[in-house]
Amino acid sequence: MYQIRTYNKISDKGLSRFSKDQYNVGEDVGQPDAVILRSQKLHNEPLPESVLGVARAGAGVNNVPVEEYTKKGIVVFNTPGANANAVKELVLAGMLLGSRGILQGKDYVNTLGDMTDAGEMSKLLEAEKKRFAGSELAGKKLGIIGLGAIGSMVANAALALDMEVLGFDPALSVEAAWRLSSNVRRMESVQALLSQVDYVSLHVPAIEATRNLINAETLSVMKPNAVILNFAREAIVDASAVVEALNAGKLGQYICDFPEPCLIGHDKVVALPHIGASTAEAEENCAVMAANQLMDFLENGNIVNSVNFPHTVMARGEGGCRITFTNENVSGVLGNVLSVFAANNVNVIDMVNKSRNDVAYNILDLAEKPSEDVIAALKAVEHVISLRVI
Ligand SMILES: NC(=O)C1=CN([C@@H]2O[C@H](COP(=O)(O)OP(=O)(O)OC[C@H]3O[C@@H](n4cnc5c(N)ncnc54)[C@H](O)[C@@H]3O)[C@@H](O)[C@H]2O)C=CC1
Ligand SMILES: O=C(O)C(=O)COP(=O)(O)O
Repeated sequence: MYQIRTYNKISDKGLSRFSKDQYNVGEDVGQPDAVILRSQKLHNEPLPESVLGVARAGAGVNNVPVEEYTKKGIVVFNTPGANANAVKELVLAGMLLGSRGILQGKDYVNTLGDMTDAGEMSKLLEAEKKRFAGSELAGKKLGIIGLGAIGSMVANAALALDMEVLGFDPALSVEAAWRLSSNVRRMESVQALLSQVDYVSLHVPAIEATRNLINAETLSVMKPNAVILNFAREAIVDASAVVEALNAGKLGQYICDFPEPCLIGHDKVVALPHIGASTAEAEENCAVMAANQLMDFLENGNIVNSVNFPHTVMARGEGGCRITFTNENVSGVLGNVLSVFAANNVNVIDMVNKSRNDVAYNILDLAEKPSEDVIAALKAVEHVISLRVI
């Protein structure tokens, strides 16, 4: 029986992928082989030694200590693109909230609870509505920082709304580039983009390079009525610098999915409780993808959509036994492992060896299951971090 520990609200559609006769799944699972989670922060959470893999049902992995896990040989997965449409739709809603007096108009209407005469109400509303006039998105300039799964969807949707779209992403993948309309104007720097746009939407991961990407200095080049949309992460924006710019009339609005104390109640801020991916569809997509990836990893050793391990897949062949192992990415380890097999007359039928940064991962199909002594000898090979017999 494989043991899977869950954190957060993981869609049943995903969890039901784990068959009951092979998997024990739940929040209280004691010695988990794997963990499936959403935004639960694992940095200060002691992880049992038994864990082989951690699947983030979602995109951002800043809640997982990836580097530390890599050293222990723990594979971290995410679900690229599975919630991108949900975020795109909320960003569009955010832009509309920023362009029209929707929330202000609604709040005003709700103050009229004491009125009883519909005719009077109508007259009053027609007189007051000029306070809630806005402007259209069509023709405005939207800058997008980070053109991956979400950013490229936002870009294409904004073009369909007749906006002009400028993009900045120095590490754009070939796959993302294919998804992106050629009408997106490529910018060479964050500053160049910010200085031109009416709206800017952030879609970068929270990493050291993007910490406080929006700060007092970058804010200073923006148009005074510009709107910043942050549906990426709290750490990417210096919220106190944003509040200062809003108060000084140097920024129009801040619309985000990450409320902080200094933002609460500000009339130029719309802050939502991190609901970008909170749709039934996105929750299902993420959970199903995470569950499928974990099952393939636990049952076959295959690694798809990992953020710290190489993509490694080998079809199951005739072999009687599959071994997977992780080693430090230094020369000679695979040779030493194969020598152990040779010395013990174990026939290797098929194998794949891949590396990524400091780790290498290997899948080997053997004619038959090696003895416990051979397995112990394999585990003792210098630089082997972990080894599994499947
Ligand atoms: N509000 C919410 O509920 C959600 C928030 N997110 C956040 O959005 C982020 C992006 O998600 P996806 O688009 O799915 O990820 P993705 O990995 O497909 O795209 C990220 C893009 O950012 C680019 N990038 C990295 N560093 C950059 C930099 N310094 N400057 C400009 N571009 C840079 C990458 O090249 C990549 O194209 C996630 O990391 C997560 O933090 C994601 C899903 C839901
Ligand atoms: O996928 C992401 O990066 C998200 O931020 C979504 O977070 P959630 O799964 O809704 O807690």
